[in-house]
Amino acid sequence: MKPNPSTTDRTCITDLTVRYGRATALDNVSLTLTTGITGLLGPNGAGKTTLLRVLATALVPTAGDIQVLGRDPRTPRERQEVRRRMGYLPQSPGFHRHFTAFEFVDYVAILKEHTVRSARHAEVRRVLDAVGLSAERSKKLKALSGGMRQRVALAATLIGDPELLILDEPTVGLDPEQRLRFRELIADLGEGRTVLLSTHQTEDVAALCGRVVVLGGGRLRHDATPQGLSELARGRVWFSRDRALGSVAGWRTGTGVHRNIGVPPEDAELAEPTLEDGYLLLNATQEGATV
Ligand SMILES: Nc1ncnc2c1ncn2[C@@H]1O[C@H](COP(=O)(O)OP(=O)(O)OP(=O)(O)O)[C@@H](O)[C@H]1O
Repeated sequence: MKPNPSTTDRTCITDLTVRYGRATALDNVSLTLTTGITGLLGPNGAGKTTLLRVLATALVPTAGDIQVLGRDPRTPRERQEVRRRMGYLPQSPGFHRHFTAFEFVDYVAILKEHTVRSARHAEVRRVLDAVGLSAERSKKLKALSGGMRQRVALAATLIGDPELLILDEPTVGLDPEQRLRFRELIADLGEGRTVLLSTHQTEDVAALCGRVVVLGGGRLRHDATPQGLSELARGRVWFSRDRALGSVAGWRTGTGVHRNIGVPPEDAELAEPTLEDGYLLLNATQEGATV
């Protein structure tokens, strides 16, 4: 277990704006990351990857302040230090299919400037073991399943035992069993470390995160505990035989009844809200619906 980062090692952004030409991907976002796992939710195009790339020092913001692990990534020396102390798992890690798992992770370790061969190889073995892939280390990436490849990518992210982990949709495309396995891994990694986990899976957030941040249209829409997000929908979720008037989001369940989110009628059969309900309600509100 790692010690809590001191306030001088904190990771925060203040009034951060990122524009791609005329498009504003992040609009005046301020956020301080805390120890533990923070889930980052938001619809497609909300700005999640952009935020992660800024924190991972892969993208320079248009405006605003940024500190990562207490350093300013805009200066080359501090940026280099940040990169050594942080692990970033991008959405598409860009595998070299003919590499073995060991060769791929070793290659990343070389890029991270682990120059002493024997120590580097020991570190590669350590991280492959941490993700449960010791037995597969000599297999070529093209021969591994998608879930295993994702674990190889996570292993590469863990080189150097980073204090800050930035994970962009790590469970996408995994089957339920692999997702559970990945969740366990991430839960372990979140012990005493700062993890920012971008995802579309509200179940992953409910299962893993102590905090959830929601982006929408490049703005910060919500920052609370998962329970806090669920509570947004308290008294706003109900069942009905058909899709109800006043419903801004909802679906027909397997039993044939409709689960509605929005403004319930007075005699509605209210349901216990979930994190997904709170999130859907928040998104519907953002889109201009009245709830
Ligand atoms: N390189 C780029 N050039 C131009 N526009 C971009 C670029 N990258 C992102 N954008 C735009 O910025 C906005 C935010 O994109 P971003 O990828 O950060 O969102 P996201 O929340 O990660 O979406 P998703 O869930 O689909 O991955 C979108 O409108 C997107 O089209």
